[in-house]
Amino acid sequence: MNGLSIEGVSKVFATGKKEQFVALDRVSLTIQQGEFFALLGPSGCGKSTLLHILAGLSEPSQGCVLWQGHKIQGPGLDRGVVFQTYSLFPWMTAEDNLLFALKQKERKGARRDHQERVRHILDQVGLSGSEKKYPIQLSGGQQQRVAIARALLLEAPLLLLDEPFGALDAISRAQLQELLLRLWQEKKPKPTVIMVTHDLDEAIYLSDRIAVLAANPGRITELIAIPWARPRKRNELLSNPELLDIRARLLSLLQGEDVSGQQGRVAGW
Ligand SMILES: Nc1ncnc2c1ncn2[C@@H]1O[C@H](COP(=O)(O)OP(=O)(O)OP(=O)(O)O)[C@@H](O)[C@H]1O
Repeated sequence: MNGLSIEGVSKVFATGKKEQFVALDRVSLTIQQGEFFALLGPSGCGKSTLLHILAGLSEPSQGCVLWQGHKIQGPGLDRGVVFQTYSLFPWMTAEDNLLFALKQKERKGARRDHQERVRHILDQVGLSGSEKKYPIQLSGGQQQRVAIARALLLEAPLLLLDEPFGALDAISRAQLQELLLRLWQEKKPKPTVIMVTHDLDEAIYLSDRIAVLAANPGRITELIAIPWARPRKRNELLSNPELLDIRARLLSLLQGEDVSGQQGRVAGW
């Protein structure tokens, strides 16, 4: 099968000598190649745990994940990741972090245009002029941009994004959403994107489908398709009655759980 198949994945953490915590409980999901998919849910419902499993950084306690028909058994360059911790090498400048990633990916037949590509993507994420800065000299939002630039630069067929725009102000957030959408749409074949977000409107604007998760134990409670054709227009969507229905539905699913930061939130537009 093309795409991603999550088959009965559970994740149990030992929390004491005898206690265990079920972070994910038999999650099953199929995501098509080229789909833009969002994971939405209250804090602690297992979104990051699931993403770490998809990245191959953590193993399921039960079940398995297939990507393009093969079981995920560890990290791989076919998956681009942006996690909440930006995971940049602190001893390398922004530019060198990206050059290093490119060299890892294109070890054979090293290409001379690496520097040009790195400068171009840094410019696209708004970091032109900061190429020579080390992570410690960059703000959280700027480090996040470097991590996003790295994931986009590697052009992986599967992008795993854990709140990739979380540390950004509203304007930068909208700009980077557009950049991500443009690169996703332009690429043939389109990469599969799985994005964790707390922002309802971001999920609706960007995604083909949204999975809503609940906590204790972490599980999928609903899958919602976003039926609008692309390219989408933010302003039209905001006033679209169908969107408001979907938004209300998402909100009601999230209510009753910890929905801190959700209600009335329109960030990301
Ligand atoms: N290594 C671990 N040991 C024990 N419990 C863990 C571990 N990692 C995560 N958990 C627990 O698993 C649950 C899910 O965590 P996870 O980080 O996946 O949630 P999340 O949905 O991504 O939350 P947030 O939106 O706040 O980032 C939480 O209750 C967390 O405390």
